[in-house]
Amino acid sequence: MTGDEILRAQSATRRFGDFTAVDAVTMAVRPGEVVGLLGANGAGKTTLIRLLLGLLAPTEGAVELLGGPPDRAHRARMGYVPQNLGLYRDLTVAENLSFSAGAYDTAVPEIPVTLHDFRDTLVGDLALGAQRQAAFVVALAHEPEVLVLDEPTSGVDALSRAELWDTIRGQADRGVGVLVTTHYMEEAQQCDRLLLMAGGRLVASGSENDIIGDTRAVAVHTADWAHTFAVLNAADIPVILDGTAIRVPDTEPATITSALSDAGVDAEITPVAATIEERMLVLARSR
Ligand SMILES: Nc1ncnc2c1ncn2[C@@H]1O[C@H](COP(=O)(O)OP(=O)(O)OP(=O)(O)O)[C@@H](O)[C@H]1O
Repeated sequence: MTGDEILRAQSATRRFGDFTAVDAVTMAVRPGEVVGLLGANGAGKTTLIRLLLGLLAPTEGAVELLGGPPDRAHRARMGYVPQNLGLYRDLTVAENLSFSAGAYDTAVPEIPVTLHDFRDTLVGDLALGAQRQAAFVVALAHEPEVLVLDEPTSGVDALSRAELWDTIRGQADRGVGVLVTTHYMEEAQQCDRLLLMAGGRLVASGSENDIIGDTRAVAVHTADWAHTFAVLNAADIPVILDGTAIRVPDTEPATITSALSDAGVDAEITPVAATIEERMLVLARSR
């Protein structure tokens, strides 16, 4: 490990009773990089974040925030947007910003132009995109050195998503280290580096290509996509429906052809490179 890591987990494990939510995870984030944390629902992403931020104690292993224990003093130097945004829904946007500035003893941040019309609106009455934007303003107001974002763009429209990602990249460009969870693969592609969790473990890391490794997939072309999907699913083949396009990762083409011909389905199949989502499905099924 080098000395410039601002978030670090060393064999960090967190158990809840007999259940291991985070299992011996070693990872780090450095200044100026955007690290994407991927994994299916329940993979352990939020629990890992809570360990890194000192909101939960590891059962085993160690975590560090800005080179020290993730205590209150170190937490004051980071910005966190949790899944539930951490805003007071019964306060207005302006009141939330003032409250947070008071807590951090910093100047009240300017309200961005896109939120001007809502400065006196209760946060609970705002559309989700505006709520997320307000949560970003709060998280960035004290100029944090680390930014941790748990599904920051979930449920917002494409334009707001692009704007939030502009903000994330802008922060990294000024040297902030960012850890961001996402279920959107086009967002994963905007990260400098990816970490993939499954069943509490860190199962792959690196670039998109590193994560996909040598996993292959097959595209199944057929007019009768609904029936074809049902046939492959019933045969316990890992099938993915994307619109009306059918894809099958990590399965021999002969296995697919045989299942389809047994069911009398007329389809053409083409081997293709797998996507990250397909790799995630393969990993989740193998656990
Ligand atoms: N306080 C807790 N007590 C018991 N089990 C918990 C607790 N917190 C989390 N878990 C369990 O740990 C597992 C990992 O949860 P976690 O929220 O970290 O997953 P996640 O990858 O963030 O999922 P999502 O993408 O749905 O947010 C889940 O099975 C969850 O039910």
